Amino acid sequence: MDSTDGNDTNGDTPAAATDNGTALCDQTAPSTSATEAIALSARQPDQLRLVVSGFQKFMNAKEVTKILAQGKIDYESLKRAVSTTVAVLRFASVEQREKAATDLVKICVKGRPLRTMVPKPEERRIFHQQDHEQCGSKRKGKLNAPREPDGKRGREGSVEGGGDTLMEESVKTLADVVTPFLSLPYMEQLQQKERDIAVECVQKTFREIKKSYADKNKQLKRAYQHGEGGSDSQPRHVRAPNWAWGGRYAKETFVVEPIVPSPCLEGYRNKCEFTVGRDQEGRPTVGFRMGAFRNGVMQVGGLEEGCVLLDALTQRVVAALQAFIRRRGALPVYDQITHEGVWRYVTVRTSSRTKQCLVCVCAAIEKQGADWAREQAALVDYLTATTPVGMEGEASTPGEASTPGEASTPGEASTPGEASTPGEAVEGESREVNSFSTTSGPSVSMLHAPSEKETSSNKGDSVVAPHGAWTGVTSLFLAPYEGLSNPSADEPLIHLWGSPYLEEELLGLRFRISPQAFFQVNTAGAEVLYQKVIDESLGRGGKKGDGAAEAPRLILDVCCGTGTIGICAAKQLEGRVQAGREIAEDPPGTSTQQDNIAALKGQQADVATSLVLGIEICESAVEDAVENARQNRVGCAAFLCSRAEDILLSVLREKPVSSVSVSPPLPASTGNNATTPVSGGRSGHHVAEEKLAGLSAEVRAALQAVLVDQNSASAGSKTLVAAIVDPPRSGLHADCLRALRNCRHIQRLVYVSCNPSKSLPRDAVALCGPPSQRLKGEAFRPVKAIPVDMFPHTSHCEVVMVFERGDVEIVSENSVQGPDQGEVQGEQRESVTSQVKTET
Ligand SMILES: C[S@@+](CC[C@H](N)C(=O)[O-])C[C@H]1O[C@@H](n2cnc3c(N)ncnc32)[C@H](O)[C@@H]1O
Repeated sequence: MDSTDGNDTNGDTPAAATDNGTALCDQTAPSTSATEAIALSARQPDQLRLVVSGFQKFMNAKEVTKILAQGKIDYESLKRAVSTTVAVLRFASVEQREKAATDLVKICVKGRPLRTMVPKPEERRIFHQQDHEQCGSKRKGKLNAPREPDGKRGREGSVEGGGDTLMEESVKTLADVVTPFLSLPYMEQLQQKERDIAVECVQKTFREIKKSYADKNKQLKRAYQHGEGGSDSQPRHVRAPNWAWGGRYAKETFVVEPIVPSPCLEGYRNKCEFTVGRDQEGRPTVGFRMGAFRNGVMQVGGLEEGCVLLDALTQRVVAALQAFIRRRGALPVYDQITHEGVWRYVTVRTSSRTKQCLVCVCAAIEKQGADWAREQAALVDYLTATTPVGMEGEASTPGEASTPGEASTPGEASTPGEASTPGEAVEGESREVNSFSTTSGPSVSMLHAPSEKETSSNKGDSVVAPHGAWTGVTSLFLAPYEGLSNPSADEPLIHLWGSPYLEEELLGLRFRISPQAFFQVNTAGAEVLYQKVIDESLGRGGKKGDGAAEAPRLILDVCCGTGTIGICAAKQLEGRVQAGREIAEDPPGTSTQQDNIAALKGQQADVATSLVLGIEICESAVEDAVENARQNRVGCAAFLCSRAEDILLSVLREKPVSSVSVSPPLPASTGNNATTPVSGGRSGHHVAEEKLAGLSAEVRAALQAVLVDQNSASAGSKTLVAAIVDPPRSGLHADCLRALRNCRHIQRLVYVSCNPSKSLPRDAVALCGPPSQRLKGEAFRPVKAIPVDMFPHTSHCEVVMVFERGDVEIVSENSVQGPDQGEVQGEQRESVTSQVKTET
């Protein structure tokens, strides 16, 4: 749904509504005009096509074309599904197709005859079972099951996808696709997740760390055998720390807390991406793809039977949009095979506390000209009218050509106010809408216009678009997109109507969220998650994580999104330290801020506070974060827009930022996320320096106070820096990990992972494994894991893992013993950082 995985993307921002990968490339331009082609495809979507399998996966369209030419196959156009054995041919007539079908099976590729299949209209699949199996569903761990929403687009995560066999896919329902755990009682879901986390995350993390020491020793031994041991009489050896051996040592130093349940089990998703396609009957539909496009599944399942994860507002908007694209004269939906048509995806974001709703429609509009202008105006009128608007017309099925230009605006079709729901205007639609229900609550009733009370409760005190649209929409965006593959998260958006962002409340604070900015998809769950993260990072998490009860001077929020975690942490810290003081009454940016800066410089002992420094790649999220800190009166917060890996080393080095010389501003083209090297010959390092130099003097002074001035006095005892990292599904970049490990002021690191079975164990190795040329800092050790269930009814689970600095010991090879075999002799231990010389 999101993404996250994101992404990940988003991450985080994995486009949920998208299809996971299989691209089709056009080899021959269709001879018909675009409009004719759309009409043709709508009339006879599958009658003129043939799916041909048996090519080799690496063959590109050119090579396939050559084989077809040698076999004298006549066809109109060819699409090649990348990395599969399949190509889809389109023919001018059924006769031409039939002749080709006879001839194609006579062609052999690598000794095997090609196979053909007419795609079934009701399934609209493009692959054979065998081809699908060749694609291979790599369903290894349950935590990696590809089907569920994960909150990170990547990375943010997709509700769709799937990698099961076609046989399995054919019996899937929407609930199977979206909520595979739904049939389990919630307690059992939690137990299952706990078991999965214990094995696939915790045990794996320890195993990988231990293995990294073994690998390092093999490397050292090899180097010694190649004469690189200098005067050493035997190979050097890095001993894995005791805790990494598992058993009682690990038990004593590491704790897995019981899984934290989601406070909300239904309707919890505040963001969802929907595919616009055709359902089993060929009707334009807004919903979820019923399997992976790469597996040939084209069918989109509508929400008529409800979706337990979605709130009523989201379902109402989806129903309204579906009615809109099904109206007579609507522009056609996008076809992923022909790459023709208009409507592609819809993202709906809602805020559970403020009841706002941001909609972003993705459409291929380039070829539509004036037709799109009319359609867009109609869409805005329809979604934002204050009274319910009915839709005239029946669904445009594939057999029914929908002529662009014929579209009458919703207002023309039925005067606003005359029809009370989209369904009432038309019998067919009425059936659709009236059967629209959800197990989570409101069904038909949610299609009413918002009541007086609802409308007024939506009126926030800050700048918000006019509430009161009958659909509940408060912001509307368009993402024009013509590309063949999935749009990336940072495609430009056009603001069509309403507020330019959404607002949500979290832990008593209010946050604005731009359409492209990440926000946790389960708001109530995010509060629980954040509180855990904050408690751990501020050293008040209790058992096995209480080594640093002192408040940090710098809260580093890496991958901070709209600044939520850092701002909440700073606010709570202020509350704790300045107890009784009415911070909210302070005029913004005045005394509190000055006090904070003074405190950070150590000039004012009784007002201790922390500098929040957030780093985030998404520009609009950073703008949100700055505004969120201001609105919530967090006195000392700064946010840098950059890839964390490009800037973290510069941020954490122990050298005054102010000493950096600033060169002229970047050319516009390099943007904020410039990588190394950038145009003009400046390195990524210089870009990072410039960004740092762009911080306010106060913030730079505060950074210096923490990282530079305090060096000699504080080392060791004080927790100067609390590092919180919340990366997309892909995890942290190696340079990020290096900067974190090598910064000695970071005594505690709180890692929030939405991919606990993959990227977390991998990143833990860099944080906790043996030192190297790049990773010179003392190794961390994992002290605690807290699974937090943010995604009920799916297999996904978030994990907070806490790391603290720990000792690594070196002994000579002969004296190595496992922790259960007795203690290693003290005199043979040495500090790794001082002793390991033989590095690669
Ligand atoms: C899982 S989200 C967490 C956001 C935030 N902590 C929150 O809870 O709302 C990951 C964030 O990392 C950002 N991101 C992805 N890659 C990044 C990178 N290389 N450097 C900095 N930020 C990145 C994404 O834009 C996204 O906002």
